[in-house]
Amino acid sequence: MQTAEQNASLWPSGVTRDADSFMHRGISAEQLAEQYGTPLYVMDTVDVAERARSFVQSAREAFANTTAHVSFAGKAFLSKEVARIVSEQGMYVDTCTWGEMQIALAAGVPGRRLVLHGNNKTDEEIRLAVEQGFDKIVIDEPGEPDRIARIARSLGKRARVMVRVTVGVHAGGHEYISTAHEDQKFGIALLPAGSAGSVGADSADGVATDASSAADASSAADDVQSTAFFDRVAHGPAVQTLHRVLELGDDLELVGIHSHIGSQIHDADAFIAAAERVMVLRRAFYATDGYVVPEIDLGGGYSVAYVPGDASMDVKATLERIAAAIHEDSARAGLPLPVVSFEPGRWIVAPAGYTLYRVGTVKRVALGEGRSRVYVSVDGGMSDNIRPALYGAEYTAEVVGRGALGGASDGDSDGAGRSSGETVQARIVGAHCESGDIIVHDIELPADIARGDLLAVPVTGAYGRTMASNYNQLLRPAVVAVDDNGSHVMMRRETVEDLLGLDVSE
Ligand SMILES: Cc1ncc(COP(=O)(O)O)c(C=O)c1O
Ligand SMILES: N[C@@H](CCCC[NH3+])C(=O)O
Repeated sequence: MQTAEQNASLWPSGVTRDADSFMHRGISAEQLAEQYGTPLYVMDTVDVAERARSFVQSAREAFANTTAHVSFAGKAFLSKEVARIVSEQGMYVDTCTWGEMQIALAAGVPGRRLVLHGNNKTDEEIRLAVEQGFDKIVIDEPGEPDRIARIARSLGKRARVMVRVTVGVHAGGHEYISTAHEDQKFGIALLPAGSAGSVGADSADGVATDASSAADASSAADDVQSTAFFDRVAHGPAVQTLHRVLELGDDLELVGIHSHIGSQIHDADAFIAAAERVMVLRRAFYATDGYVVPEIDLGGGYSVAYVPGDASMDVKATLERIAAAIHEDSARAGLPLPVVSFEPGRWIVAPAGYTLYRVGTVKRVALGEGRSRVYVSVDGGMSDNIRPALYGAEYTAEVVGRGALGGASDGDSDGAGRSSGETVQARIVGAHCESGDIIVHDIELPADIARGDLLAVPVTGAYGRTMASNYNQLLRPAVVAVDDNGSHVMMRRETVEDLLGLDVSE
């Protein structure tokens, strides 16, 4: 069942647009570009706070009979300012590397509100998490309980841990962001090797998916309630790892079971299927070890709309459905409700951000049979947004400023007759030495698009800056925050001095 908001807005709540203007809380796109330069990530921090508050509130309402925690997945976007904003709305922060831990700590988020993930954690990362009293360290492989216990013992502390389980629900916008099937690097299998029980759930958001239909998820969910499934779970690797954590109880406190099935998931059934499987594991572990796992964490993955007509996950409705499944299972088993936690990243920040680019070369390429395509080159590209190249992700763009730099284009357009209403079939490409450096594959743009025009690409608040690179030695763009007090630099633009500063050869 789809639980989605249709035609979600692609722009932050503070943006108002009409044919002639693009205003962001009283500042025009052209003003932002002139003041801070391009390419530029713009983040509406009021919107970030509103989205964080709304997710936390939905979780608290859906789980009114128990406790709900929501962690912000810092991999989506992390700066000290955003860490503080989401913390103020009651969120914890989920980190998975030394760098993410350092930023969250530097923001002043206390360890008791931090989570550490990672399929290949270093001893230093584990040590820092234990020293700082992280709320959870999420175990990702069967050898990790012993490693974490050893480090905790050496520090004279007890580490709070969760065990991450691959529940066999295959969901997510792309193979690379789907994480709960067995044949990938994350987590510990729910079921013994060779055991049937994987289901597919679709996301279909314009990025390719190899998953099967949502109907599979619900039919398999029935099977999940069978004694045979329960027995297989009771003999699976996940139960064994939970058991090992209990054996190391002097050094480890078993806080919970974790499941993250993937990212950019449109189909709420996938979350329900995953929650049901986690609850079977909780029951199976109680049956074998008599321990009531206090918390379950269902990860992130809530979808957003990237292009017009896309749906975005209706978080409130989905959390209510998950809550119903968890209540039902707990009641059936006669176990107390667990604390329930979530780790959204994209849903909190993606629609709050957009990228401004200045148009450079405009070139018409003949495709044969009288057809042509206009290649519109901008001053950024795959180094500030790798998602189209990596996942085939779709974006859209709008012209939000005209010709600040002046000058004629390199193509047919000479800057005359602007905004005539005519459009051309265009492709927005970056400045990299790479033909796959495409930001928007197919888009209609004004026929008079020209050098110096300003383009805005919406929904780049997540996995843009955090996945940015220096390919071709492009300088990573600044992130500018816009709120009701105006705008300010949240993360400065990289400089040539930064590049040369890293190159320490004589
Ligand atoms: C463990 C974990 N939690 C949370 C997230 C956040 O996912 P999303 O940004 O799709 O909400 C991810 C990324 O997929 C993840 O790997
Ligand atoms: N980076 C991915 C998703 C996050 C994967 C994290 N486990 C994206 O841009 O969609």
